[in-house]
Amino acid sequence: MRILVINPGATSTKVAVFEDKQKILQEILQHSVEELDKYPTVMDQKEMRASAVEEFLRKHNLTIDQFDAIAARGGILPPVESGTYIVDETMVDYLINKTKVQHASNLAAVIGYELSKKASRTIPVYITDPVSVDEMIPEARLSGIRDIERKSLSHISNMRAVGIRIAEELGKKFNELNMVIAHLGSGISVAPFEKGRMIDVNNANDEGPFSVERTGELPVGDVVKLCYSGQYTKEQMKKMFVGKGGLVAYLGTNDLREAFKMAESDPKALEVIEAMAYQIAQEIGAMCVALKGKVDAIVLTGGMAYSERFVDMIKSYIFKFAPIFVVPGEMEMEALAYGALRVLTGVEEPKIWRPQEV
Ligand SMILES: Nc1ncnc2c1ncn2[C@@H]1O[C@H](COP(=O)(O)OP(=O)(O)O)[C@@H](O)[C@H]1O
Ligand SMILES: CCCC(=O)OP(=O)(O)O
Repeated sequence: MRILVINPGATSTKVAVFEDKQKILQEILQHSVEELDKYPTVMDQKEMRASAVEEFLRKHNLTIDQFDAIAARGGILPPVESGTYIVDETMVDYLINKTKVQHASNLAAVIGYELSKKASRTIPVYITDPVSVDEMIPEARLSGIRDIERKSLSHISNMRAVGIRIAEELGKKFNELNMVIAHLGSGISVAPFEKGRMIDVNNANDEGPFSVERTGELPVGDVVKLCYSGQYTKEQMKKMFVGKGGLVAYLGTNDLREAFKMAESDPKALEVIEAMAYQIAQEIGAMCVALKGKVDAIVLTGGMAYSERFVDMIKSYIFKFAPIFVVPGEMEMEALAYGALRVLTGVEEPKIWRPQEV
């Protein structure tokens, strides 16, 4: 079985080709800030990113007819249960016209679906574990005011894939263990998995620790003051939280490696990195509490987990809580391909997504 995987992120589109479980090709198609700035909304980037994917296929002498399926990163649908979903007109219409949150992941299913329509035969398109998977327990949902309910928006597909891998290493099934998994990428998700179910998670756009480009949680009173100061538009405020927050705000870079270089001559830069590690460790501690302290493993994954020095900073706070495993980078492309493969091989029934009001 040959599967095309499409995974749009904030500044790049990752594309891969799988032959069954084997990844035979992967490229990160970078989109410059200048290029992205031309588009008022994320969905406006659709044609540009789709062309980049088609160019990737041409470059490797591939045509869409040569694929058995397209696997796309799932976008911001209303809260859904985990699993693999068929991409159809209803889902595509929701992602283009109705989704409440703009995010690059919304492009994946849309680009995949439009690409599949160019084939001379039916090529199914699937998403697996979209970012809006919601398995939170009731007590995790309350924010403290009626008008705001906490949202489950996370790096679920990588976290689950990594959790399954660590469980295998431990000779167990994922749903036999309790784990706290922290995805440490441009955005940060920290989630407690109770016997495979993600019972809570910080919204990677709005909550939790600050990251290389996001503020995470902020003192709410001061945020209100800034909003009403007349100094910033709504768009500028949003950019301040996601894109220009965290390391970018303090050090002007979203690259942890660059930040460590700065720290060689600037103690303030080291302080910022240490503060990020401290906040991540605090979030991990909070999620150990969600599991009532019964934690079989803590797993650190994502791009920042490549840095041993940064991982050691986090470990210094949490080493007493549970055994710690590190899986640098991400297994998201695998998670998406394997989800499609499970459906193609009949191991799993695909789900059909419908908005609740229909
Ligand atoms: N080898 C490395 N050492 C230290 N930091 C790294 C390394 N590789 C990536 N990173 C950092 O990881 C962060 C991005 O993580 P990543 O998981 O690639 O994010 P995303 O895919 O969400 O953009 C960046 O700050 C980057 O500097
Ligand atoms: C919206 C939650 C998932 C997320 O933050 O993904 P990115 O880091 O790819 O923006």
